[in-house]
Formats: sequence, C-alpha cells, structure tokens
Amino acid sequence: MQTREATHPAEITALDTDALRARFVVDDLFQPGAVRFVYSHEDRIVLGGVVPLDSPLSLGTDDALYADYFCQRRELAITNLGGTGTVTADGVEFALAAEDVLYVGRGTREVSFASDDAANPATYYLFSATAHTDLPTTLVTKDQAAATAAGAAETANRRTIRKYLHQEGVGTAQVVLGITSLEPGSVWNTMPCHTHGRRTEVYLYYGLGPEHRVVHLMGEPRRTRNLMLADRDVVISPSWSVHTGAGTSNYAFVWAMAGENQEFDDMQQVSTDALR
Ligand SMILES: O=C[C@H](O)[C@@H](O)CC(=O)C(=O)O
Ligand SMILES: [Zn+2]
Repeated sequence: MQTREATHPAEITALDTDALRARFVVDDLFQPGAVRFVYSHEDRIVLGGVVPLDSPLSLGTDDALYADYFCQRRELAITNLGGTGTVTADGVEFALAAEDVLYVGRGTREVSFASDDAANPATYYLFSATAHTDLPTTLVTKDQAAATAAGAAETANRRTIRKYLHQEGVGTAQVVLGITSLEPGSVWNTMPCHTHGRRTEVYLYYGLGPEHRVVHLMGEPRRTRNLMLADRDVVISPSWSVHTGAGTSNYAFVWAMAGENQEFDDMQQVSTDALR
C-alpha cells in the first residue's frame, strides 16, 4: 500500500508540479486484474481500486492497517464506475451496475469483487475511513441516491449532485459520498468553491475522453495551485484546501469525505474574488 503523508498548507508553495502530484494525485489506482490501495494520513482515509477480470479478487488486508481483516476497524464505500459486477460481503452478494454504491460496515470479514464480463469489467473505487461502530452493509443504487440540480448554463456549471451516503440517507460512521455529473456544455464543478475545516475530501474524476483534462484547483484560497487531471485520476484535498475545477469537456466525479462531522453544509464558502 502506498502512503501519503499529511501536508501543512505552507509547504505547498515550495512544491513543483511533480512534487505536488506525488502528494495529492493518485493516477494509477485502476489496474486490470489488480487490487491497489493508497493510505492517506489526511483523516486516515484509504483509497482503493479493484478491477476484476475473469476471476474474483478479494479485498485482503495490509500491514499498514495492522488488522486481521480490512474492515476490522473501518467502514468501506465501494463505487462501481465500470461494467456490471458482484460484490460479496460475508457471503451476501450485491449486484452493482455503473454508479451504484455499496456501503460495507465495520466488522465485515470477507469482501470479494467480480465482473460479469471481463471485456467490460466492473471498476470498483474504494473509499474507507475508520469507524467507531458497526452499521449494516447496504446497497445504494443510482436511482436511490438523493439527486439535486445545481448551477446554470450561463455559468457553465449545470450539474446533478447525487448524495449516496449522507446524514439524511444511509448512515455511516464517518463517510459522506456522492456523485456529481455535469451536463454537456458545462465544465465547472464546485464554483464558487469552499473549504471544510472539519473534513478531508477526495475527488475521483471520470467520464472524460482520453484527450480531455480537468484543470483542478487546490490550496488555500489566497494561494491556489493547479493540477491537470485525466480520466479516473484521484485528488486528495486536505481540510484547508479548496477543491474545484473546470474541464475541457463535461465529466463526472465521485466526491467523498471523512472527518470530524458529516454536515454536508458545514463549508466555508469562498467568494470568487478572494481567490488568488
Ligand atoms: O463538499 C461537497 C463537495 O465538494 C461536492 O458535493 C461539491 C459538488 O459536487 C459540486 O459542487 O459540484
Ligand atoms: Zn467540498
């Protein structure tokens, strides 16, 4: 498992592009036939990618967790980005289509992942945080997520924000997770932008053509930095960092948070004219 240390905001002014990416960008999470993990010391979030082909892959555990099994002290959110597949959690099978999310509660001992068709494999994105309580493993399909329309054509940010794991829906110990999809012709996410001092947030961008990129902005509002992100790239936003971006086309992203609380609206809004 790769490790990403936590970062003080003043440190990033001295980092060049490669060093910045090495801290905050994960661009190799999804490898055919493999299970990959990254351990972030920002709120002890573990990110993962699982792409099963002809045979199922199991979650396993890792020395970094010092645990008998992955979910011994953790909860896990699994989002399928690819073809249909099945996730089996302690013997119970859940079918996941694209943009379905399975919440796996603390205490679940065995989790395995399969694809229905190796030619169009399921692509599972994993987001895990420590948990203080056992909660039931629950599937949230795309239709069951709470959808809200946001933005306007004039500001090139018409989008649908779907909340899957949140305080008013399927309860979790820490994790809050959703998917935002931009309409064709809209390119901006999360603008005006915000920080949330009580949570780390991770964005996974997808649905971008190979020739397209998202110009992602991070850093403290008064000294932002940019990262050029491709399809299925992940970016970690520490609690002090804005997280917003504009694409060269429309796209979607999974946003997921963990930390002190689960209040979606507990954000520090940043007025656009304050950004530097
Ligand atoms: O803290 C919340 C997250 O940044 C996202 O929900 C924002 C988002 O999806 C958007 O504005 O498009
Ligand atoms: Zn946010």
